[in-house]
Amino acid sequence: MTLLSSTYGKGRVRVMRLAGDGEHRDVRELEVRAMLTGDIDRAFTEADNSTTVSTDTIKNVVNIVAREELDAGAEVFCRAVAARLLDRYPGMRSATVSARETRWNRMGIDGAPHPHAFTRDGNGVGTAEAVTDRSGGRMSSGLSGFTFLKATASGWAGYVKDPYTTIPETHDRIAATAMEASWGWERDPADFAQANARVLDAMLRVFATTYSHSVQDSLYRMGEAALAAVPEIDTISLACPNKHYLPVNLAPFGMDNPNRVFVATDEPHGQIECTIGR
Ligand SMILES: O=c1[nH]c(=O)c2[nH]c(=O)[nH]c2[nH]1
Repeated sequence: MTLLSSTYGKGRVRVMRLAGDGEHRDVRELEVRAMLTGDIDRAFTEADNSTTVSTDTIKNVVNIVAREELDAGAEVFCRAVAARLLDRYPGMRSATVSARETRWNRMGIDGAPHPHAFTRDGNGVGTAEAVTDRSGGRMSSGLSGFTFLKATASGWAGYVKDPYTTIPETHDRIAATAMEASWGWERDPADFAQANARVLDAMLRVFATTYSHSVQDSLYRMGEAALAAVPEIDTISLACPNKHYLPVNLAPFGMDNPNRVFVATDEPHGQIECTIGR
Protein backbone atom coordinates (compact mmCIF):
# COMPACT_ATOMS: atom_id res chain seq x y z
CA MET A 1 0.00 0.00 0.00
CA THR A 2 1.06 3.58 -0.63
CA LEU A 3 0.23 6.70 1.31
CA LEU A 4 -0.67 9.03 -1.56
CA SER A 5 -1.07 12.24 0.40
CA SER A 6 -1.22 13.38 3.98
CA THR A 7 -1.95 16.50 5.94
CA TYR A 8 -2.95 17.32 9.46
CA GLY A 9 -3.53 20.28 11.73
CA LYS A 10 -6.07 21.89 14.04
CA GLY A 11 -9.58 22.89 13.07
CA ARG A 12 -12.13 25.13 14.71
CA VAL A 13 -9.61 27.08 16.75
CA ARG A 14 -11.86 29.86 17.96
CA VAL A 15 -10.02 33.00 18.92
CA MET A 16 -11.28 36.47 19.81
CA ARG A 17 -8.84 39.39 19.72
CA LEU A 18 -9.42 42.73 21.44
CA ALA A 19 -7.53 45.81 20.36
CA GLY A 20 -7.77 49.36 21.69
CA ASP A 21 -7.50 50.83 25.15
CA GLY A 22 -9.73 51.99 27.96
CA GLU A 23 -13.29 52.49 26.81
CA HIS A 24 -12.53 52.03 23.11
CA ARG A 25 -12.19 48.47 21.82
CA ASP A 26 -12.11 46.70 18.46
CA VAL A 27 -13.17 43.05 18.37
CA ARG A 28 -12.07 40.42 15.89
CA GLU A 29 -13.47 36.91 16.19
CA LEU A 30 -12.12 34.11 13.99
CA GLU A 31 -12.52 30.39 13.70
CA VAL A 32 -9.16 29.19 12.38
CA ARG A 33 -8.07 25.99 10.69
CA ALA A 34 -4.32 25.41 10.31
CA MET A 35 -3.14 22.44 8.23
CA LEU A 36 0.41 21.26 7.54
CA THR A 37 2.13 19.05 5.01
CA GLY A 38 5.72 17.85 5.10
CA ASP A 39 7.77 15.25 6.86
CA ILE A 40 4.82 13.65 8.61
CA ASP A 41 4.20 10.41 6.75
CA ARG A 42 5.87 8.08 9.24
CA ALA A 43 3.21 8.97 11.82
CA PHE A 44 0.68 7.46 9.40
CA THR A 45 2.70 4.51 8.13
CA GLU A 46 5.16 3.58 10.94
CA ALA A 47 3.40 4.73 14.10
CA ASP A 48 6.42 7.03 14.52
CA ASN A 49 5.43 10.48 15.83
CA SER A 50 8.98 11.78 16.11
CA THR A 51 8.54 14.38 13.32
CA THR A 52 4.96 15.29 14.16
CA VAL A 53 4.18 18.57 15.91
CA SER A 54 1.15 18.12 18.17
CA THR A 55 -2.05 19.66 16.88
CA ASP A 56 -2.33 21.09 20.40
CA THR A 57 0.90 22.98 19.69
CA ILE A 58 -0.51 24.21 16.37
CA LYS A 59 -3.46 25.62 18.33
CA ASN A 60 -0.99 27.32 20.68
CA VAL A 61 0.76 28.95 17.70
CA VAL A 62 -2.59 30.40 16.58
CA ASN A 63 -3.06 31.95 20.04
CA ILE A 64 0.52 33.23 20.21
CA VAL A 65 0.20 34.94 16.83
CA ALA A 66 -3.17 36.33 17.95
CA ARG A 67 -1.47 38.04 20.90
CA GLU A 68 1.17 39.49 18.60
CA GLU A 69 -1.25 40.56 15.83
CA LEU A 70 -4.16 42.19 17.62
CA ASP A 71 -4.93 44.55 14.75
CA ALA A 72 -4.40 42.27 11.76
CA GLY A 73 -7.37 41.50 9.54
CA ALA A 74 -8.18 37.87 8.80
CA GLU A 75 -5.97 37.65 5.69
CA VAL A 76 -2.84 39.06 7.34
CA PHE A 77 -3.49 36.97 10.45
CA CYS A 78 -3.75 33.72 8.44
CA ARG A 79 -0.54 34.55 6.60
CA ALA A 80 1.25 35.30 9.87
CA VAL A 81 0.19 31.96 11.38
CA ALA A 82 1.29 30.09 8.23
CA ALA A 83 4.65 31.87 8.23
CA ARG A 84 5.23 31.14 11.93
CA LEU A 85 4.48 27.44 11.47
CA LEU A 86 6.91 27.13 8.54
CA ASP A 87 9.60 29.20 10.33
CA ARG A 88 9.34 27.20 13.50
CA TYR A 89 9.09 23.70 12.02
CA PRO A 90 11.64 23.12 9.21
CA GLY A 91 10.26 19.66 8.46
CA MET A 92 6.99 21.12 7.27
CA ARG A 93 6.57 21.78 3.54
CA SER A 94 3.41 23.88 3.45
CA ALA A 95 0.87 25.49 5.73
CA THR A 96 -2.71 26.25 4.76
CA VAL A 97 -4.36 28.54 7.26
CA SER A 98 -7.97 29.54 6.77
CA ALA A 99 -10.38 31.55 8.88
CA ARG A 100 -14.07 32.23 9.13
CA GLU A 101 -14.86 35.59 10.65
CA THR A 102 -17.80 36.36 12.92
CA ARG A 103 -18.36 40.00 12.07
CA TRP A 104 -19.27 42.27 14.96
CA ASN A 105 -20.79 45.64 13.97
CA ARG A 106 -20.25 48.54 16.33
CA MET A 107 -23.54 49.67 17.93
CA GLY A 108 -24.86 53.13 17.16
CA ILE A 109 -26.28 54.75 20.30
CA ASP A 110 -27.99 58.13 19.94
CA GLY A 111 -26.47 58.37 16.47
CA ALA A 112 -22.89 57.85 17.67
CA PRO A 113 -20.67 54.75 17.32
CA HIS A 114 -20.39 53.10 20.72
CA PRO A 115 -16.79 52.54 21.87
CA HIS A 116 -17.19 48.94 22.97
CA ALA A 117 -20.68 47.53 22.25
CA PHE A 118 -21.41 45.48 19.14
CA THR A 119 -24.13 43.48 17.40
CA ARG A 120 -23.40 40.35 15.44
CA ASP A 121 -23.73 40.68 11.66
CA GLY A 122 -26.08 37.84 10.80
CA ASN A 123 -25.56 37.80 7.03
CA GLY A 124 -22.88 35.24 6.28
CA VAL A 125 -19.32 35.06 7.48
CA GLY A 126 -16.16 36.49 5.97
CA THR A 127 -13.48 33.98 4.97
CA ALA A 128 -9.74 34.20 4.38
CA GLU A 129 -7.09 31.66 3.45
CA ALA A 130 -3.30 31.73 3.22
CA VAL A 131 -1.60 28.84 1.41
CA THR A 132 2.14 29.08 2.04
CA ASP A 133 5.11 26.92 1.10
CA ARG A 134 8.82 27.63 1.13
CA SER A 135 8.75 29.31 -2.28
CA GLY A 136 5.91 31.73 -1.52
CA GLY A 137 2.22 31.85 -0.96
CA ARG A 138 -1.18 32.80 -2.12
CA MET A 139 -4.07 34.48 -0.36
CA SER A 140 -7.79 34.50 -0.92
CA SER A 141 -10.75 36.16 0.74
CA GLY A 142 -14.44 35.50 0.52
CA LEU A 143 -17.91 35.39 1.93
CA SER A 144 -19.85 32.31 2.95
CA GLY A 145 -23.64 32.15 3.20
CA PHE A 146 -24.23 35.78 2.21
CA THR A 147 -27.96 35.89 1.44
CA PHE A 148 -29.77 38.31 -0.84
CA LEU A 149 -32.72 38.46 -3.24
CA LYS A 150 -34.43 40.62 -5.82
CA ALA A 151 -38.22 40.61 -6.08
CA THR A 152 -38.50 41.17 -9.84
CA ALA A 153 -36.29 41.89 -12.89
CA SER A 154 -35.27 38.23 -13.09
CA GLY A 155 -36.36 35.53 -15.51
CA TRP A 156 -35.67 32.07 -16.91
CA ALA A 157 -36.50 31.48 -20.57
CA GLY A 158 -35.06 30.05 -23.79
CA TYR A 159 -33.80 26.84 -22.16
CA VAL A 160 -33.93 23.30 -23.61
CA LYS A 161 -37.52 22.06 -24.00
CA ASP A 162 -38.15 18.34 -24.39
CA PRO A 163 -40.69 15.80 -23.17
CA TYR A 164 -39.05 15.83 -19.73
CA THR A 165 -39.48 19.61 -19.32
CA THR A 166 -42.29 20.91 -17.12
CA ILE A 167 -41.05 24.30 -15.87
CA PRO A 168 -42.76 27.25 -17.58
CA GLU A 169 -40.80 30.21 -18.87
CA THR A 170 -40.92 33.34 -16.75
CA HIS A 171 -39.77 36.93 -17.18
CA ASP A 172 -40.71 37.95 -13.66
CA ARG A 173 -39.66 35.92 -10.64
CA ILE A 174 -37.94 36.20 -7.29
CA ALA A 175 -34.19 35.51 -7.51
CA ALA A 176 -32.65 34.57 -4.16
CA THR A 177 -29.42 32.95 -3.07
CA ALA A 178 -27.02 32.30 -0.22
CA MET A 179 -23.72 32.96 -1.93
CA GLU A 180 -20.37 31.24 -1.42
CA ALA A 181 -17.76 33.52 -2.93
CA SER A 182 -13.97 33.62 -2.84
CA TRP A 183 -11.50 35.76 -4.70
CA GLY A 184 -7.75 35.32 -5.12
CA TRP A 185 -5.20 38.06 -4.53
CA GLU A 186 -2.59 38.58 -7.23
CA ARG A 187 -1.04 41.22 -4.93
CA ASP A 188 -1.95 42.78 -1.59
CA PRO A 189 -4.40 45.69 -1.66
CA ALA A 190 -3.71 48.73 0.54
CA ASP A 191 -6.47 47.54 2.89
CA PHE A 192 -8.02 44.07 2.67
CA ALA A 193 -11.25 45.02 4.44
CA GLN A 194 -11.88 48.00 2.16
CA ALA A 195 -11.03 46.02 -0.96
CA ASN A 196 -13.33 43.18 0.16
CA ALA A 197 -16.13 45.71 0.64
CA ARG A 198 -15.55 46.99 -2.92
CA VAL A 199 -15.77 43.44 -4.30
CA LEU A 200 -19.13 42.94 -2.58
CA ASP A 201 -20.46 46.38 -3.57
CA ALA A 202 -19.59 45.80 -7.21
CA MET A 203 -21.36 42.43 -7.23
CA LEU A 204 -24.49 43.65 -5.46
CA ARG A 205 -24.77 46.68 -7.75
CA VAL A 206 -24.91 44.40 -10.80
CA PHE A 207 -27.37 42.05 -9.13
CA ALA A 208 -29.70 44.86 -8.04
CA THR A 209 -29.60 47.15 -11.05
CA THR A 210 -29.59 44.85 -14.10
CA TYR A 211 -32.10 42.32 -15.47
CA SER A 212 -31.08 38.73 -14.67
CA HIS A 213 -31.57 36.26 -17.55
CA SER A 214 -30.48 33.44 -15.21
CA VAL A 215 -28.39 32.90 -12.10
CA GLN A 216 -25.62 31.94 -14.54
CA ASP A 217 -25.92 35.32 -16.30
CA SER A 218 -25.93 37.26 -13.02
CA LEU A 219 -22.99 35.40 -11.53
CA TYR A 220 -20.79 35.92 -14.57
CA ARG A 221 -21.53 39.64 -14.74
CA MET A 222 -21.15 40.03 -10.94
CA GLY A 223 -17.74 38.37 -11.16
CA GLU A 224 -16.72 40.57 -14.09
CA ALA A 225 -17.72 43.67 -12.11
CA ALA A 226 -15.71 42.53 -9.07
CA LEU A 227 -12.60 41.97 -11.20
CA ALA A 228 -13.06 45.39 -12.80
CA ALA A 229 -13.55 47.12 -9.44
CA VAL A 230 -10.56 45.63 -7.62
CA PRO A 231 -7.41 45.31 -9.74
CA GLU A 232 -5.51 43.36 -7.04
CA ILE A 233 -7.69 40.24 -7.43
CA ASP A 234 -7.09 37.91 -10.37
CA THR A 235 -9.85 35.28 -9.96
CA ILE A 236 -13.24 35.02 -8.38
CA SER A 237 -15.27 31.87 -7.71
CA LEU A 238 -18.99 32.03 -7.05
CA ALA A 239 -21.25 29.17 -5.98
CA CYS A 240 -24.92 29.99 -5.54
CA PRO A 241 -27.98 27.93 -4.77
CA ASN A 242 -31.04 29.16 -6.65
CA LYS A 243 -33.38 29.38 -3.66
CA HIS A 244 -36.70 28.91 -5.41
CA TYR A 245 -39.82 30.81 -4.38
CA LEU A 246 -42.65 29.00 -6.16
CA PRO A 247 -45.94 30.79 -6.96
CA VAL A 248 -48.81 29.26 -4.99
CA ASN A 249 -51.79 28.02 -7.05
CA LEU A 250 -54.75 30.02 -5.70
CA ALA A 251 -57.12 29.04 -8.56
CA PRO A 252 -59.01 26.52 -6.33
CA PHE A 253 -60.09 29.55 -4.26
CA GLY A 254 -61.14 31.56 -7.32
CA MET A 255 -58.16 33.88 -6.85
CA ASP A 256 -55.49 34.91 -9.29
CA ASN A 257 -51.81 35.01 -8.30
CA PRO A 258 -49.90 37.39 -10.54
CA ASN A 259 -46.59 36.76 -8.72
CA ARG A 260 -47.76 37.88 -5.31
CA VAL A 261 -47.85 34.77 -3.06
CA PHE A 262 -45.03 32.18 -3.04
CA VAL A 263 -43.96 29.13 -1.11
CA ALA A 264 -40.38 29.51 0.11
CA THR A 265 -38.33 26.38 -0.56
CA ASP A 266 -34.86 25.23 0.45
CA GLU A 267 -34.83 21.99 -1.48
CA PRO A 268 -34.31 20.92 -4.07
CA HIS A 269 -32.40 23.94 -5.29
CA GLY A 270 -30.50 24.79 -8.43
CA GLN A 271 -26.75 25.01 -7.84
CA ILE A 272 -24.86 27.37 -10.13
CA GLU A 273 -21.07 27.73 -9.91
CA CYS A 274 -18.34 29.45 -11.90
CA THR A 275 -14.78 30.76 -11.64
CA ILE A 276 -13.82 33.87 -13.58
CA GLY A 277 -10.33 35.17 -14.30
CA ARG A 278 -8.87 38.07 -16.20
O1 LIG B 1 -31.41 30.86 -13.26
C1 LIG B 1 -31.73 29.69 -13.50
N1 LIG B 1 -30.82 28.84 -14.03
C2 LIG B 1 -31.11 27.53 -14.31
O2 LIG B 1 -30.23 26.77 -14.81
C3 LIG B 1 -32.42 27.09 -14.02
N2 LIG B 1 -33.04 25.88 -14.15
C4 LIG B 1 -34.30 26.03 -13.68
O3 LIG B 1 -35.15 25.11 -13.62
N3 LIG B 1 -34.52 27.32 -13.26
C5 LIG B 1 -33.35 27.99 -13.46
N4 LIG B 1 -33.00 29.28 -13.21
